[in-house]
Amino acid sequence: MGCMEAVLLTWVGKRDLEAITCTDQGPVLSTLKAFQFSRVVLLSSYSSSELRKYKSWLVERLRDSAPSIESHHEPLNSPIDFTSIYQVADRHLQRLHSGQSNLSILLSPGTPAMQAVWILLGKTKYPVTFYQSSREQGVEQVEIPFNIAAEYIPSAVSVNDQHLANLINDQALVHAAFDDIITQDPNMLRLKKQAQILAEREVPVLIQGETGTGKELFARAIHNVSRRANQPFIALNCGAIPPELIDTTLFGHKKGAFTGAASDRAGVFQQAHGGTLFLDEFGELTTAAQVRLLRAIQEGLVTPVGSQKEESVDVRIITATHRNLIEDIANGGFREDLFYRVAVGVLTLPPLRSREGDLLHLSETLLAGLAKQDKALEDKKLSVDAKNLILLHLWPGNIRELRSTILRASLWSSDELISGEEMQQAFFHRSQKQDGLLDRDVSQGVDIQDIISELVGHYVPRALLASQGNKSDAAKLLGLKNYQTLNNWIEKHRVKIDN
Ligand SMILES: Nc1ncnc2c1ncn2[C@@H]1O[C@H](COP(=O)(O)OP(=O)(O)OP(=O)(O)O)[C@@H](O)[C@H]1O
Repeated sequence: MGCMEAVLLTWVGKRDLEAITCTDQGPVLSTLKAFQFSRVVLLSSYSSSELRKYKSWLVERLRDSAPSIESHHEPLNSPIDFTSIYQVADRHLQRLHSGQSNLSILLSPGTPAMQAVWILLGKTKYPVTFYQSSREQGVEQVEIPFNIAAEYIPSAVSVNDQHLANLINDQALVHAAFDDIITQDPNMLRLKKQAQILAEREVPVLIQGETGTGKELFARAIHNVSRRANQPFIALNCGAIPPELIDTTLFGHKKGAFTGAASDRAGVFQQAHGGTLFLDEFGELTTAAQVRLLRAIQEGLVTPVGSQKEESVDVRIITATHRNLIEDIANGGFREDLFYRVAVGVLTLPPLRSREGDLLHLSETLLAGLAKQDKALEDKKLSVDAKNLILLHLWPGNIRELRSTILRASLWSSDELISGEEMQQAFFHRSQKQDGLLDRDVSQGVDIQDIISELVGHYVPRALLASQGNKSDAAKLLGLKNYQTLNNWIEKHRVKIDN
């Protein structure tokens, strides 16, 4: 049986070299202590002698458990030059990538440009496992909630992009356009960086996430960082257009094209010309609209209703959806070709309830923001009880719901400190019936008997339908002893049966 070789590939960073003379052991040594690899490949743009010194220090530190270590001095035009980093990284990955090895990359050492290139290559041409190491979190394997289609690699690492290289350096990690997106969650921080990389690359971006998770906020920030920042940003909610108005909304119309068309009107494609078109609730488009949209995106040509002439448009498309489009594709509700056209860069925004540390941080920032707008709210603070309630709530409406709840609570609170009771009153009390049986918010109180009755009311009529009304057969289908047991259930849970 062939044994897979575990290979770790990494740049050597400043913190690694400094580890020789200080107590912090640096990302490379920490990773080699935490995980077992049989072979380690070190890349470095520092001088050969520094690299040699580092390698012997590493071997000495690891002693008997040292894997085989090879090091390569790779001079770069600059540590933030995308093209030369890409070439070096690609060459090594190609060489090391084989059926015989399990390839891993340590992301932490090196510049953000180096990390970006690892992600581009490791998510496309060469499937690898990513690791990262930080003083706070230690060493861990990372899942990157981000995908980029391989066909975009050449343009994504195109030469001469000095602007991007300047932007992505240690000082200006994330552009100020992303400052409005308040977060401390490591996943979200990573998404902000990735969004910035995508922004610069001009690739189409699909943003997925529940309602109120900040999809539009991301779309605007991406536009504001892009080369199109001074051109229009046009947002369209695809779910809100009546089907008969799709064409004129997207592509415009000519005067007299139909009753009521009193003058020429530009569609969103023409309005966004030179800039960005943000298509929100993208998954709601009808199949017919999807076909026309695909053509416009593919060819950059649109024909206004009532016109014979095609017009050429230059727009960058950013789409957003709360749906799982891959599932929609599987059941025929969404066109696969259109999906792959727009889902080049994919950002999946996590719901608020799974963002680490964000609930209280955001609550306080939002409260401070309200105070700035309204003097009456100036010194409001959250009591411990109010904070605990915030932490318990599931926030199905995410940041939008949090913001309005905080606003209501602060308006209602009689003194500086917002009490638990005032917080409780500010929550939306939604009918929980719409939520899935397993998704209800226990902190709002649930009736477990009702839930059981709902379940029984769901399956019993179906079983009767399947058994053509024969109660003994239906009981069998439901795993019940006999028709009497079934009758008892029907009575107890007041199951409605159509006769
Ligand atoms: N991380 C954040 N920091 C501060 N404000 C945020 C953040 N995320 C979202 N918001 C605010 O929450 C509200 C909802 O955000 P946004 O409209 O971007 O969400 P969305 O995902 O596009 O929602 P929908 O799917 O319902 O259209 C906005 O007022 C936005 O400014």
